[in-house]
Amino acid sequence: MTSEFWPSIVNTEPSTKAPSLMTFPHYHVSASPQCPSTPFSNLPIVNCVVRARIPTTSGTEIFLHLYTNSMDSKEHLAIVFGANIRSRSLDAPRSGETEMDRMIRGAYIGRLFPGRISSQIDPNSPSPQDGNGKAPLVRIHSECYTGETAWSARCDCGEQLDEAARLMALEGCGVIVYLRQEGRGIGLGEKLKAYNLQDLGNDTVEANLLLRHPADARSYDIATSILKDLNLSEIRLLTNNPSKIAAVEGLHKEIKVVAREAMIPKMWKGEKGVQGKELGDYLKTKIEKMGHMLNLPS
Ligand SMILES: Nc1nc2c(ncn2[C@@H]2O[C@H](COP(=O)(O)OP(=O)(O)OP(=O)(O)O)[C@@H](O)[C@H]2O)c(=O)[nH]1
Repeated sequence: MTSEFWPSIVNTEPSTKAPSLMTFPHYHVSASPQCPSTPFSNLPIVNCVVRARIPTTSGTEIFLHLYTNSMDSKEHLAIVFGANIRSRSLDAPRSGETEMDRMIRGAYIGRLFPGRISSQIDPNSPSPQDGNGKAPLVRIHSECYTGETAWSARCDCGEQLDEAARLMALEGCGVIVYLRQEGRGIGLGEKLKAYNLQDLGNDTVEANLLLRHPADARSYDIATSILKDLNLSEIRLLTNNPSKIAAVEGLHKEIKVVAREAMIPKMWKGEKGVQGKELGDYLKTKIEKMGHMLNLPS
């Protein structure tokens, strides 16, 4: 993720002075049974197993939440901007755990600092920022090794991830749900075969179908459950994909998309961004065959 242009929202230094880990007192917290996060629907149950603060290269701090779930064995993620968005499954007390256990798995309030002994009280923490009154920005992002790590200009996935992060950093609030469904759910190996079929003259949809995969094999149930776990019921969704909006809202409208924010490719806005013939073909197919809510530049 390139992020030189994200604004810096949080930049506070932790205080120091610590008893050593060896002498750390283990306070026990009371345990209560953990509620399934989705009691009225068939959505998967998700569990945030660990959360950690990540200072980023832009200066913005994010909180990375790692989830397990009842549907698959992948480690899906929520990248959280802002201190007000908290995971219910992470914060729920666990049987027999100590205050140290809670801090190690990230279930603390405020900031960690050497010598901190309670997950609950942190008088040195800055108070959480007030929201801006709007529903939080959310991006549901599907993994794209080629676009995010291997500098591919066949798609704009890396650019979209950066742009979502930039907007959320600006607002000081937001969530990128990062789903491990590479290649629209067909996996990296199959996506690479699809690229070869594209070089042989097929578009992205045809290439998937020739490989006997659906045009789009993704599901957003886990994203819906993660957003519920993060206590979000109304969101502004960053997407051009109509199926994504319907899917993330869930069968019982567990999440309400109160606004859609378009993701316009940077080069179409006259900015420096990913470009090339392959990207042009990829976007054209999204618009013409997958109903994406974007207008091709004239
Ligand atoms: N099968 C296949 N997958 C691709 C191709 N290009 C990109 N992808 C995958 O498409 C996914 C990215 O889709 P998203 O960024 O969620 O975009 P979207 O659903 O098209 O809609 P937006 O929210 O509008 O961006 C990632 O999993 C990529 O790996 C391709 O040519 N073939």
